[in-house]
Amino acid sequence: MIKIKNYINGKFENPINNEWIDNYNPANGDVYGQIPNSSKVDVENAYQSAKSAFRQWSQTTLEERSRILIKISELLDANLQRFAEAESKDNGKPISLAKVIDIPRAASNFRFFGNAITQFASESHESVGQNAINYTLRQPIGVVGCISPWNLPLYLFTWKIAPAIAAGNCVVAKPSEVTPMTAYLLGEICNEAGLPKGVLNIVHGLGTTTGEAIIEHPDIKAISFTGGTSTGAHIAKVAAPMFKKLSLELGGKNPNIIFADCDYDDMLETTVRSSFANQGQICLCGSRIFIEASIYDKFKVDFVEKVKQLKIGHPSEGSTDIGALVSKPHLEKVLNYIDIAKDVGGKILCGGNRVTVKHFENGYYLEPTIIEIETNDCRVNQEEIFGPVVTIMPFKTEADVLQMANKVKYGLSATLWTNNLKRTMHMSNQLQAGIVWVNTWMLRDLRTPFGGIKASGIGREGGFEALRFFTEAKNVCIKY
Ligand SMILES: NC(=O)C1=CN([C@@H]2O[C@H](COP(=O)(O)OP(=O)(O)OC[C@H]3O[C@@H](n4cnc5c(N)ncnc54)[C@H](O)[C@@H]3O)[C@@H](O)[C@H]2O)C=CC1
Ligand SMILES: O=C(O)/C=C/C=C(\O)C(=O)O
Repeated sequence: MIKIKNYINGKFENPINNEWIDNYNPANGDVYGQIPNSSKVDVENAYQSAKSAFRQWSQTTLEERSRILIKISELLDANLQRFAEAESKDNGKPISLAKVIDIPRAASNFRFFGNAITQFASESHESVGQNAINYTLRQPIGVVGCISPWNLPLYLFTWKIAPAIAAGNCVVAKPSEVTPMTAYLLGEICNEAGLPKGVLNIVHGLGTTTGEAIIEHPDIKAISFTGGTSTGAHIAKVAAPMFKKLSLELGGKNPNIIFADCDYDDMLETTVRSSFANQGQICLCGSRIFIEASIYDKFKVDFVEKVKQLKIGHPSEGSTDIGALVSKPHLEKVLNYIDIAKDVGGKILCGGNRVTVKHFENGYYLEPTIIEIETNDCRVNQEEIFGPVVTIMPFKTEADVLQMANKVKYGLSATLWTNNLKRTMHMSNQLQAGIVWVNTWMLRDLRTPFGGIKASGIGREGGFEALRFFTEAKNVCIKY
């Protein structure tokens, strides 16, 4: 049984209270390891370690920081197979996905911010007629907290850590207790890459114990969080009286809007992915699909046929398209939404049932599920399900679909399928979302601002936005 340890001051440590949490393998339901349920004392130790490292790290040249970040990315690339296997086992996602998306993207996060920090510049303003010049410093904040979820474990963990340390901060980070393994392995890589001890500290544990100790810590001055909207609201409440900087990347209930004039085959193939990639457990998945009435019947038949071809199986098999959901409670939550859909007259067009995979009968497998539904206002179309479940509905006019797309508390992303330029421009302007994809989905350029509006969060990650978040602007005005 693997016993994961905290990574504090460059060393691997047991939790002071010796409390442990079971770690499950979603593919077979077995407990295969244990992780610390770290207490306030462990978080304090991690904080002290980060604080001690800050003076030197914040003064380390940008070239040196960049060199170390890029070394970490190279080591992740070199350990692709090992990390992909660990991610797949911990999360239930197909190994093929972990190998092509999760681990390469984690490596890219370090490479990207290792390069970006050498290009990050601040502004200067000449106060014409007043004989003064202003320049703006971008100084690291100090010790910052990074808290990440279970759906894209190393991908999202490093999406926060890389810009934080590139900008000269030291970090206390907590991965999800549901998927701690690759964060644990990252500690080894950081040591090997020569990251000075204390710059990154990783504490494991429950949100309500370890996470809470991070957000309540008075000297952890900024929190970057990705996870559920209600957790984000709680973090905002705790952090507000301490005036912490906050970046909250929360849930979504994203519309996928399909017009008859789209490139149909491309749309169909991408819609299968935007619905069910990672078992639908990506905050960007298009879970509400609106189809122009004239192609609705054709789409319905073609979409169901394609989705029925997806292979549900053990995550370690190369041919698996749909692996296991991340945990038993999550599987139960998603199944409950399928029942809620049936109760309001939703018609299950395919899927809807738990699947038994031979030899792995206790794994958390669920069929990809398409539900035809008549109203946008029901719970299944308003609440984040975060699993392999999508709804489909026809629409008649641009105005109708815009109204339905926006009538939801979330505002993370939207996907639009059309070849009409005017419509593209108009709808992109009107859609209430932080990210709009047109004729594509999840095409990521790490320089772009990433995040949502409304209940999908505050702040933006990515590119210089992330470096701005992890620094304080200080204006210096000199009169000459
Ligand atoms: N935005 C997104 O992409 C994500 C959305 N979700 C949504 O949230 C729902 C619940 O999933 P959970 O795993 O329970 O998400 P969560 O929001 O509870 O967990 C995310 C992270 O926050 C930590 N956390 C939880 N409570 C905390 C607290 N009081 N203080 C500090 N940190 C805390 C967790 O330990 C984990 O590391 C999902 O069903 C899904 O709908 C979940 C994961 C990612
Ligand atoms: O940065 C990305 O490419 C994707 C981010 C996805 C999430 O934040 C999520 O699914 O929670």
